[in-house]
Amino acid sequence: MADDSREKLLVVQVHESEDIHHRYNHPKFQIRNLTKVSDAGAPILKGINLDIPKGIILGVIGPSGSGKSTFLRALNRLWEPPSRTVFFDDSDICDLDVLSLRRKVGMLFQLPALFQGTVADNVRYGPQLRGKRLTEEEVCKLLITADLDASFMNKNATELSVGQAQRVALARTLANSPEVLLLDEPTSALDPISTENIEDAIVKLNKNEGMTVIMVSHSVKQIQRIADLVCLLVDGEVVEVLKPDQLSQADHPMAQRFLQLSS
Ligand SMILES: Nc1ncnc2c1ncn2[C@@H]1O[C@H](COP(=O)(O)OP(=O)(O)OP(=O)(O)O)[C@@H](O)[C@H]1O
Repeated sequence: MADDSREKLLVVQVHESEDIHHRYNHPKFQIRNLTKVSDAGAPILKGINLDIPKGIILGVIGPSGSGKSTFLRALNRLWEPPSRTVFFDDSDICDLDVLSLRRKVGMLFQLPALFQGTVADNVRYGPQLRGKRLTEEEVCKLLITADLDASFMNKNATELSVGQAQRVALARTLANSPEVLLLDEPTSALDPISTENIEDAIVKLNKNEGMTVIMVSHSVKQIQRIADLVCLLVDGEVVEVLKPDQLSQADHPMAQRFLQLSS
């Protein structure tokens, strides 16, 4: 199949995926021919085309170095994509105010970076930048949503375990009331219980608040546990978009190899 036809097919596949179509019919993100070349001239992203329906959990998997983080970072302009390649609610993200885009499209990284002060100070940070001070009750509510006990509020943020800190980082991101959550391997540094806590929080946010979640993960099993759709990135290209229970049917040769090695 010609590359062009394959890319078009992937977009159509998302639209035609029946459940997804019924539940979530408008794309939150439309990505059109998104390309990145390194300073040395090496292709990093090779013309990605993808629609991400509103309200889904999209898992992004693929071998190391395939461009997953680069792709994710383009969605809130941590890497500035070329204009007319990434559309958020039908607007070219390059035309949006970057700070308000990042409030709507929040991001959580592999390792949480909390600053000195209490947990509450960290959670209040985003709204405070806009002159709004969250009440104790609002901070408590965010901690509970991030699967943390409200008693954490006055703890020193630098004295938490990595798993607890990651949940505080999640609460801090949620304080901006994002519409989309970008997660770049958010549990890869966590033990199984902390991983489960974060997964539970993500699933609840998606189910209860309709939050769109785009999560890069190295764990195929994790994606199968929580994602509605899986996008498989190989060598800078989206080679498959599938439901998690169809992953074994991926027919791209690299996809098969990756799945065998990671199962
Ligand atoms: N700013 C940059 N300049 C040059 N090369 C880069 C830059 N950013 C990323 N790359 C390269 O682009 C490729 C994709 O990197 P990226 O981090 O997006 O992949 P990944 O799939 O997230 O990898 P991993 O799973 O190991 O985190 C890699 O070969 C990386 O070395």
